[in-house]
Amino acid sequence: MALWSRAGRMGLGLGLDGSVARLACARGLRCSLRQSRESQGGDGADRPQSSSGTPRLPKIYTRTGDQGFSSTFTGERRLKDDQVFEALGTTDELSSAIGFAIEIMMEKGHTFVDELEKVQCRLQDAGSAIATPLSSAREAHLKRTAFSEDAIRDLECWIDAYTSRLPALTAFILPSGGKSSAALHLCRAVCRRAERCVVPLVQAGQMDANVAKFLNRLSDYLFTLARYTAMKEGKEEKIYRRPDPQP
Ligand SMILES: Nc1ncnc2c1ncn2[C@@H]1O[C@H](COP(=O)(O)OP(=O)(O)OP(=O)(O)O)[C@@H](O)[C@H]1O
Repeated sequence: MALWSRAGRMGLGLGLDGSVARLACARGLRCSLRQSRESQGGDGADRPQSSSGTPRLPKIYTRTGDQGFSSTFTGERRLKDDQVFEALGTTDELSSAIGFAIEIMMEKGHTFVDELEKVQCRLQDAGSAIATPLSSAREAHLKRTAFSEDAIRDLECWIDAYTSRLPALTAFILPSGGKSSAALHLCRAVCRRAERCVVPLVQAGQMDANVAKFLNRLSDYLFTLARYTAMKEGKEEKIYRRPDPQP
């Protein structure tokens, strides 16, 4: 049960009531998630308590990860360089990059940041699935961390809508097109790395293939949105040019 709380502290989408917690949640929220879980009678192995029995203010750290091991949602202790944590960390990085892009885009008043916030929530769900290796998952774990195909369908719908408003692509474009667009290209590149981390887990039968499909579609969405954002802002997208032939 400690694992579940630990996944919560990491900000995975494993809220006590199954609700989504923010991936890049504030430390305070991480604490409150933990406090809330503890108050519901979870494993108290890492629960701080004073000698008088009065609960102390919860802390973000337990020091249990200091030896380089951490926990999956299913209760396994694994080295932190395990593929599961690599994938988990990369989806976290992706959500953080998207959060940064959102902040830049909000300065420009873009309305489609709502979609990006939904994507961040789905990445939280992806993190929950990643933290739940199928080999050690019980039915209850699977029920809680199933990754919905709806998230993939949403992305496809958004991609099609933006594509229909964009001029056809006739050349390779470089990550460019203003700050918002460039930030989205950076997110796209992180997304592709997250996909590379997740694919081996899917191939090994350790996780739901929908997460890999979601990341694959998400990089297309981020690419399309980057182009659309550049167009909306009237910023030029730089195109790839071959080097001039040597004389
Ligand atoms: N370096 C990491 N990269 C990606 N995921 C991690 C990493 N370390 C831990 N996790 C995941 O995030 C969850 C919460 O992280 P947390 O930092 O609390 O773990 P810890 O390092 O094991 O513990 P502590 O920080 O209390 O010593 C863990 O249960 C694990 O699933």
